[in-house]
Amino acid sequence: ADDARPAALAPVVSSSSTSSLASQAARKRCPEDFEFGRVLGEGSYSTVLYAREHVNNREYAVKMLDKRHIIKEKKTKYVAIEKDVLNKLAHPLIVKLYYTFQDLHSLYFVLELAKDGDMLGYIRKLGSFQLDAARFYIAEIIVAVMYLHSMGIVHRDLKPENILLDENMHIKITDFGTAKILDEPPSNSDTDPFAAGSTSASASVSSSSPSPPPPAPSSSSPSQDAGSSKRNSFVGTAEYCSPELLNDRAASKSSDVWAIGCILYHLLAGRPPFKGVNEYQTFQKIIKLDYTFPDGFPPTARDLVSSILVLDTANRPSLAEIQKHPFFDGFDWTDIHTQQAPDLR
Ligand SMILES: Nc1ncnc2c1ncn2[C@@H]1O[C@H](COP(=O)(O)OP(=O)(O)OP(=O)(O)O)[C@@H](O)[C@H]1O
Ligand SMILES: O=C(O)C[C@H](Cc1nc2cc(Cl)cc(Cl)c2[nH]1)c1ccc(Cl)cc1
Repeated sequence: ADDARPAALAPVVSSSSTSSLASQAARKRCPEDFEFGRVLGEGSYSTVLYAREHVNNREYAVKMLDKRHIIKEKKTKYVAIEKDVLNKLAHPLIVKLYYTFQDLHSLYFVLELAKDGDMLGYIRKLGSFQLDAARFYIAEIIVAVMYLHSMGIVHRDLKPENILLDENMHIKITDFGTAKILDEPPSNSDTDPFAAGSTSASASVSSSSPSPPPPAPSSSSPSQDAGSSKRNSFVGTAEYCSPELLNDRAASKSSDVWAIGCILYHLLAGRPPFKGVNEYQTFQKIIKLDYTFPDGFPPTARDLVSSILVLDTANRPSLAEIQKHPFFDGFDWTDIHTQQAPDLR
């Protein structure tokens, strides 16, 4: 063994145990296990690099975080949440986490690689999506988010930038650092078509004049539990943030439903429904439900978006109810991730 310990104390590891696949899979990785390539993107606290694992030539997206920066910005809780949440999830439409490890200066998330960029990139390139492409991608997002909710997770920051695309043009939802693990046991009430409206009625838009816009994600811990009026420090990206998150900040499944309504509007209109000249103006538009449909917006899509973008979460449809909306008439929901994705190019 090459470590400093005298041979007598060196760990006795039989050759069979180190070579078995099982121990290979479980073995803690380190940066030397990978050959790093180009920068795929940068986050506020991260750099994402293309990487290939030496032993099996597998490709990954490795998200690197600077330890000092994470500590200084008090983001350690978000890193822990991202790791905990991703480790619970296994779904073809959600980015997989393979390994986590660290070295002297950095933390590393070794993630499933999504080769075709993100949905915002395609909206910008195309201006807007054709109706059947919008329907397909909203359907994939609904299937992925129904899975998330069934695992007791609320994403809280669904937006086109967080919808990545793989080489077959299927989605991979990412960015779980601001997700919420709901306290109640994971329910499948949303998938049960006969369940009462599954969105929690807990959060309501307070009638009092709205408080100034909440700060961007800051240090303190994520929100306590769904429906609590306790103020938490997290708010998603302005444009897709639900009114309840802006008012009493109770994160619940219906906040993700709101974001899906905003994404559907964005795919068809080519811009988000609520967009002010600055973040505060955007928040004002959201809590006043101040949005209009452009001419030519498809009628069934308009009806669906209008039914989702309502201030009272209790009146928002569940994802299961959305699946039955006429907008999806004739849509085949089975194994959507194996179907041929629409060609956006
Ligand atoms: N699994 C992945 N496959 C391919 N590209 C990725 C993957 N994950 C992230 N990226 C790219 O890296 C960029 C940075 O992602 P990252 O999650 O680190 O930060 P972010 O969440 O986008 O930014 P912020 O931290 O400010 O919210 C993304 O915009 C995306 O383009
Ligand atoms: O190896 C593991 O899986 C556990 C560690 C735990 C951990 N070590 C840390 C050190 C620092 Cl400085 C900050 C955070 Cl958030 C830290 N989290 C870890 C390492 C990397 C990542 Cl991305 C997450 C957690």
